[in-house]
Amino acid sequence: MKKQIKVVAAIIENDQNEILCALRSPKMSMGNQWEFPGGKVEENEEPYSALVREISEELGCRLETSREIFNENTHEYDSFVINLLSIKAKIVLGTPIAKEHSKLIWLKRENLESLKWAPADLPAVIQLMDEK
Ligand SMILES: Nc1nc2c([nH]c(=O)n2[C@H]2C[C@H](O)[C@@H](COP(=O)(O)OP(=O)(O)OP(=O)(O)O)O2)c(=O)[nH]1
Repeated sequence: MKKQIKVVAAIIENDQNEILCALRSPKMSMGNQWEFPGGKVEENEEPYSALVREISEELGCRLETSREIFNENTHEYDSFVINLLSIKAKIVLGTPIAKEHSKLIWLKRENLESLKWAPADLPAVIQLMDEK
C-alpha cells in the first residue's frame, strides 16, 4: 500500500484580495510546482497548529488561521497518497520570506489558473476562483 500523508496548506489573503502562492524549489520533492505553503501534520498534532508551525518555519511569519477546513482533497501520486487540508489564514506578524521556496507571489483569484499547481491543489484553486 502507498504511504499516506496528511498535509496542511495555508490560503493566505492580503488586504488587496491577493492570495500567496509559493513555488517549490527544485531541491524539494515535487520541485518547480506551485503550492499553498504548509507541510506535513505530525502525529497527535492538530491541523491548525501544524499550519501555524509550518508557516513560521517556512516563511518566518505568524499566522492566524480560520477554524474551518476550506477544502479537503485526497490525491494519489505515483509514490504516495496525500490528504491535503487547505485552510484560510491571515498574517498577523511579519512578512513572508521564501526560506525554502524558490519564489513567493501574490496573485488575484482570477490569475491563479496561470500557474502550474501541484495536482493535489487543483480542487482548492478552483474553489477559490469560483467563490467571488
Ligand atoms: N506544503 C504543501 N505541500 C503540498 C501541497 N500540495 C501537494 O501536493 N503537496 C505535497 C508536496 C510534498 O510532497 C508534501 C508536503 O511536504 P513538505 O515537504 O511541504 O512538508 P514538510 O515541510 O513537513 O516536509 P519534510 O520537512 O518532512 O520533508 O505534499 C501544498 O499545497 N502545500
